[in-house]
Amino acid sequence: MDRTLGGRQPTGDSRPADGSDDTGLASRSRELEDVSFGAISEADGTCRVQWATPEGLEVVGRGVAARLTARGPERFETIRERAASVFEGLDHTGPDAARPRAFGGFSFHDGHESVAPWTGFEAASFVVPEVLVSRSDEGTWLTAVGDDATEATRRLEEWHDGLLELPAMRPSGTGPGVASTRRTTPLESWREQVEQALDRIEDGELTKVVLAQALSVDLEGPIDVPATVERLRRQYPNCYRFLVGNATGGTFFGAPPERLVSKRGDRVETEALAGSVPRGETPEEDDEHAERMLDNEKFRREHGLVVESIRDQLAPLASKLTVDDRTIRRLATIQHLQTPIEATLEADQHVLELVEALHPTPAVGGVPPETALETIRETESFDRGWYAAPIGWFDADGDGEFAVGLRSGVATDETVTLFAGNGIVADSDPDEEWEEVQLKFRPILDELR
Ligand SMILES: C=C(O[C@@H]1C=C(C(=O)O)C=C[C@H]1O)C(=O)O
Repeated sequence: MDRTLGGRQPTGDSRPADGSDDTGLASRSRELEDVSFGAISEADGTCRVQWATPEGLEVVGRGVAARLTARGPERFETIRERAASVFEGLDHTGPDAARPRAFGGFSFHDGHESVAPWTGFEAASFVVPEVLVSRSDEGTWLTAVGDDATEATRRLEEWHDGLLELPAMRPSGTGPGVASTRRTTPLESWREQVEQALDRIEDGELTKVVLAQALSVDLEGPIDVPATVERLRRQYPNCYRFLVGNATGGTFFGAPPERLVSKRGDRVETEALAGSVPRGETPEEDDEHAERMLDNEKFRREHGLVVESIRDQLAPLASKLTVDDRTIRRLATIQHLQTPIEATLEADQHVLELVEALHPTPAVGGVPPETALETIRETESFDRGWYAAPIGWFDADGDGEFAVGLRSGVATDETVTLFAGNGIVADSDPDEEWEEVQLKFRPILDELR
């Protein structure tokens, strides 16, 4: 099933501003016996990315064959234009599953600055790794990317030999231990923030806003992020898992339950995920919590706003749009309301155009969007960075998949900063919202202990 990926034609002059010529990548693939993704991610070398979906695709990437960065509100479009030039004329020999992809993400806000803990994270940054290992129902494949076929082939053989040296299994170990934690938003401040948001809601300026908190965790030892991500897989098998390392040693990672969008050809899948209650101690208690959410007017409204907004964004682009029934999404530590949404695109679109149209959904921003974003910027005393923003990949054809960067943290050696938030609507109770936010710290926090 060999195929050659044809790159899209760039729209206008899309050469990188630095004048470099990134065109003409070549990639070569070969099938592998199973390997340890953790060991590849751990192995010495530059820049690593890891991506796994609930459906079973897992990819780990090392090195940089091409890097794309951008800033500001135009960052989605800029990345798309630069990608067109990077992927133009791509010569790929290998199965579809092993094709080169660009991995990375965007900042939540347009005006992102790369300051601590987000040092090294640009407002938009993607890499096409030099080496990719992908595991899917098409098998496990090694792909090497280079400036031409000779380089790709040489790199493929080098890495193939190198992989044989790595351990086939790597223990995922235990957490590094938590020495201390610091909150950006103690309970008293949180109550004030939520009350202020409720005032705006009562004034009619705002219908919903998602407010978040950060929790900075000092560890007892250095964190092994690939091992942490591996442990997250066991607790949250039906979530995404990602890890994006930057050049200065920082790593953003997490296990988000929420798909922002996936696009293959003209098929688009997304979802509304909003509304949170705890898991119960018994199956009965679990159901009671879930039913409270299904029956409650506040939860219905809060969730409905997300469905409506996604529908409004996609409808003009779609020849068909299906909003499925609302269901309960049960995770190890929390339950959510979920509505799957599918669309068939009317015309060809790049997945980044869909990302731009959808981000931020009111599951992480609010309604109306501009007032909600302004409220978030004015209220939150920390930098969202890449938290709650699109994280994922796209390929030469403009297909790809993005999760919402939730249940996540940014790690630098012995500190991890975690982020979690919750939707505030009329009738929200600050103390209940506080409890729900604490549940959302748990996926990562539990793995650090
Ligand atoms: C904001 C977060 O989660 C989002 C907000 C939710 C809510 O308000 O109930 C539920 C799921 C996510 O869409 C987070 O995990 O930090």
